Amino acid sequence: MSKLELLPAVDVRDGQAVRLVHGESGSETSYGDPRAAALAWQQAGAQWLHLVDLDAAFGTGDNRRLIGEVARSMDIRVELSGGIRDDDTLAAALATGCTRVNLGTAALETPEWVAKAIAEHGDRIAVGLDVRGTTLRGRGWTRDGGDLYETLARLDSEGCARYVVTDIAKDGTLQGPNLDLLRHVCAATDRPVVASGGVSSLDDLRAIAALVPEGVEGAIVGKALYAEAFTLEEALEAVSR
Ligand SMILES: O=C(O)c1ccccc1N[C@@H]1O[C@H](COP(=O)(O)O)[C@@H](O)[C@H]1O
Repeated sequence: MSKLELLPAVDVRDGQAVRLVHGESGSETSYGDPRAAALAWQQAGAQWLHLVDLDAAFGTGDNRRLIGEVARSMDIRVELSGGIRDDDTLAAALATGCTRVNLGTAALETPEWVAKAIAEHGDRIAVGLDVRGTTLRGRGWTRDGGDLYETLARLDSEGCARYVVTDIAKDGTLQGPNLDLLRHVCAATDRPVVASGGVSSLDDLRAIAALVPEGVEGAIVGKALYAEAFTLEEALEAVSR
């Protein structure tokens, strides 16, 4: 059985590494220089970095130069998210050398463009399914964007390689992941799923790791690491068997 991949998160707003609660603009806690945060996770043994341009996701500007600098400086795999919605932003994101990009809003608002991106770039494209209940949310999680399972079926049929599933109600809350949601999404698709939102403890990570046979491939960890609920070394050890 393969082990769970861990993706420590660096979300960037106004040049700073931040964590939000429920993804709400204005709920930021700042954790300083994103370059230092990313390097710290790499030095602690991360194999992946989940790097998000929150300003681009919210439409309040962007941190593209800084995000590109961080992505290029990493020796580990990078998953890039936030504001990747057209040919130019996709080309710029892929040019950073990141392993893959997550498309969120675009999958809800411009499905033809996303199908073309999937056809052209294969598994360098993942789709972020950010949900409240079973309703997808886009544009910084401020707008409804359709039904989770209908969208999943459409993306599956277009060849989408993987999904990053975030329960917005859990994100940034340290209340534990939505394991039922992950199980239901895994049952609805044969593509790998990366879990996001709510991780608060090593037991949460072990519970997500128990879903690897059902199709969960990885888990994004944000607030718990920044709040020092556990160290990344402890998390990697907890999911290593
Ligand atoms: O990660 C967050 O906390 C977050 C909060 C609010 C909006 C987006 C967030 N993150 C990720 O951004 C992309 C979506 O960006 P876009 O819709 O494609 O512009 C997605 O991966 C979200 O999980």
